[in-house]
Amino acid sequence: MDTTNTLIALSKAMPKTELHLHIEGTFEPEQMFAIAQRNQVALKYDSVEALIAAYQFTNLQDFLDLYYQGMSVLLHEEDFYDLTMAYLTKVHSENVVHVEIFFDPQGHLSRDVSFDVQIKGIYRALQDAKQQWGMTSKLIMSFLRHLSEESAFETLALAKPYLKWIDGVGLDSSELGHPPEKFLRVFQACKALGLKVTAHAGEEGPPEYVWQAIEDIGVDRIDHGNRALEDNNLICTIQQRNLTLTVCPLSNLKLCVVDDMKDHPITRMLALGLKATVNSDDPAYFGGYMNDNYASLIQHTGINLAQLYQLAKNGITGSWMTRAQQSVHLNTLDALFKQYK
Ligand SMILES: Nc1ncnc2[nH]cnc12
Ligand SMILES: [Zn+2]
Repeated sequence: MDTTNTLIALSKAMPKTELHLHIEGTFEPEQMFAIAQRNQVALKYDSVEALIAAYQFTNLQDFLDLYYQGMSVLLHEEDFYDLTMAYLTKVHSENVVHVEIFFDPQGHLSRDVSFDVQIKGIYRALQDAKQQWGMTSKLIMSFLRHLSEESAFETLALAKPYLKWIDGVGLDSSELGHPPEKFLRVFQACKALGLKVTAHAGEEGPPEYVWQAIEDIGVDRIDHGNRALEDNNLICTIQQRNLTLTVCPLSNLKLCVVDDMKDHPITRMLALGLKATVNSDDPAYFGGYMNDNYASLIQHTGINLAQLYQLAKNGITGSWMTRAQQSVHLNTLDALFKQYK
């Protein structure tokens, strides 16, 4: 086997975590049509093929427009369960051992789908995955940044009865024009409740937004962070605080954040000692789950064995698992890589 194939085989076999995943972005067209039919909801496209043909994005907003349309067929607890279970089943088959999942409550509340319906379906699937496969998880409630801070506060109020099921909060949707500082007070309130905090920053937005996420919001990690590389002081700050970056290679390619996978900045992030991880973001829309993201990096950026190990290790240590849980997976990872040294 040549090196590329060996590394791809290893990336498939190694225990992986997924730290940046929008559950609504795992909605495969076939399942979307099936649930649409079950719920008697009309979709804008008349076939799976026509829908897939529309997955041509030039930027984040192009994608978000389709993403919100797609999720509009989710109405009942069973729909959220089925969506989540399909994703967990898929990544379990890829040796993903731990997931930290975003959901976008406001994307459903706007259609009168209650917070209870959403979270009960998602949480039950997470529990079933734990019971069936020992897969562990964290649930992250994400605020839509194109909406107001007041709307985020209303969402937080709805989440209060379920705080024992929610591990952290995030910030997603249209980045440009919606800086993290817009949500300063709501994130403070979330922290006071003991929630972890993360935010999408530097996907399309400037380094200034990453600064705000770190300095003003005090995030525990950064989702994407690509554009942080434009600012040397910011790079130093991320290094010094050992902040994890949840990088999403295929997403970056599909949304034109990078022009070519061979130029993906993840190798530079690693060279700078930044704690980069590999994640799939919205795999049903971007052409691949965890293994595809690793395979694409291996094929196009030429990452080597040591870099592959570092990425997998970062995924474990950058997660919100306990140290004890992390060390179980680190031991498995080490044992696997030892065979290749
Ligand atoms: N990549 C992404 N960036 C911002 N918001 C999102 N919501 C779902 N995927 C997203
Ligand atoms: Zn994302």
